[in-house]
Amino acid sequence: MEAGFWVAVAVLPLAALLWWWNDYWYALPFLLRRRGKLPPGYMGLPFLGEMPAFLWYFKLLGRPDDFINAKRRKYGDGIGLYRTYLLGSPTIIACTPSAIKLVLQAQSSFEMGWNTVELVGTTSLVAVEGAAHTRVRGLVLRAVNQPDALRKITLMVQPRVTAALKSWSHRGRITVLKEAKKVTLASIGKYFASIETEHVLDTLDDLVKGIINGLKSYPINFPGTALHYALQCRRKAMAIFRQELEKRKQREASASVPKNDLLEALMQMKDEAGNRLSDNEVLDNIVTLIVAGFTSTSVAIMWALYYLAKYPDVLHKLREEHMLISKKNGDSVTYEDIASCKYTSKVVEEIIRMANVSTFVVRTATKDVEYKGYKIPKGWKVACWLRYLHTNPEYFEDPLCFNPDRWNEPAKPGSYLVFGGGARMCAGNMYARLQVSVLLHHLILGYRWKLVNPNVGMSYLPHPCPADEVEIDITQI
Ligand code: HEM
Repeated sequence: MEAGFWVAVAVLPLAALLWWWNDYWYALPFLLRRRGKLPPGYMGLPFLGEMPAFLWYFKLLGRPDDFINAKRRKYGDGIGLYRTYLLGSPTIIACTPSAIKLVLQAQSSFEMGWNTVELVGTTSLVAVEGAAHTRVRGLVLRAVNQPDALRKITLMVQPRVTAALKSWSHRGRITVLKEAKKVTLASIGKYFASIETEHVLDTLDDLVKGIINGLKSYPINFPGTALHYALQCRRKAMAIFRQELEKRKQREASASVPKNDLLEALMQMKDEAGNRLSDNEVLDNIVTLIVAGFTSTSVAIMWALYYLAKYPDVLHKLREEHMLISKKNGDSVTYEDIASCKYTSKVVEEIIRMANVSTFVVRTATKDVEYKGYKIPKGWKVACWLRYLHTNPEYFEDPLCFNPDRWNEPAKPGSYLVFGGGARMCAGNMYARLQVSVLLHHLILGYRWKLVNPNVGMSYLPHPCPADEVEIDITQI
């Protein structure tokens, strides 16, 4: 008994020290130096911070929204900021439209602050800041996200989409996420660099997976870590596109016909001062666009098949709309056809809202920032919790219900940020919407499908996904 007492006396303070380690280490010095009041919260264990709680809610319980709801219950709604420690850094979580707006729009106070900038490419648009970002972003948007590019993309992706759908129905039973990744990569490979060879696409698939894992990993770089492997993957992906780029230069020298793809477009484009992108800028941005666009679009396609199988009335209305444009054009659709489908655009928006591909986006504070009496300290990360907006009944009525008609009215200001916001809003948002819509057009007119496991559970990491990755039986109509 006495021994037990003394063990408790020794262990309890140690446990308390560990339990609040990050608060003592990061929050206490901030308060002692009278730099201001920190948002409420708990920063967790040394090194791990609140990662165990995050995994508890996202992975074990399968109730991702309770990660934030638990904070709301404990600390109140307050100003929508909570302090924590995630992914190896002291972090402020921002979860109301006004707090998120502050972070995404005040570029001089918040920057990307990548832990390992080589992994996203030092000259890519996601890595550069200020005027350099505006310049590269302008060129990239022209090349992938504006009507001229979208017209070209619509035509280029269709043969890949129709071939993929045919092969799905030949096999009868498929896993949609796996197949959506293949068709998305085939479309990206073709439009980005005229790559059609299957083994090159398979290699790219593996390399992109490696890079994405590295982006989500702890920032520790030595052999055996995810980050180390990811950096190798990035170098290999760059090498594939460098080879293509060199071929283009030789072709340019021999004045033969240029290819009509993104690589060529980025090589030729000039900024306002008349300057072209350097070779490295072209390559960094191509790889970045693939990493940013590949999984996100594939996941959206997967959810499209899932929700349309679950909501036959929506599918019926969609079919009626697409039969009208199909009668006009036969097999192929144009960008203008797709843009004219008003109901489709609501369905696609609702699919992307429900998909919640990006739980949060991250910035780093470049100075101490005051917000409603609280401080966001310089050097801390800020996680803008986008998912919280899209699953919150305050902003979306019955938020977990799939209801394309909610888009008869626009979303409340600042509450719909699936593509982020401010100067770094997704540079491929129209591309993604288009890719999903084109696939839907050919799918709903030519095929019927049903879910093999309609009541399967959900997993939420690395992104929300039915546990069977949407297994379907599909046949041609
Ligand atoms: C449903 C599909 C997609 C979703 C949900 C999505 C989501 C997002 C979000 C939330 C951001 C903001 C990141 C931040 O603020 O840190 C972003 C940025 C970005 N996205 Fe997407 N994205 C999608 C598809 C695509 C596609 C298809 C491409 C390329 C073809 C793309 C390229 C980019 C790029 C380059 C940025 C960085 C922009 C910048 O820093 O200026 N995305 N995306």
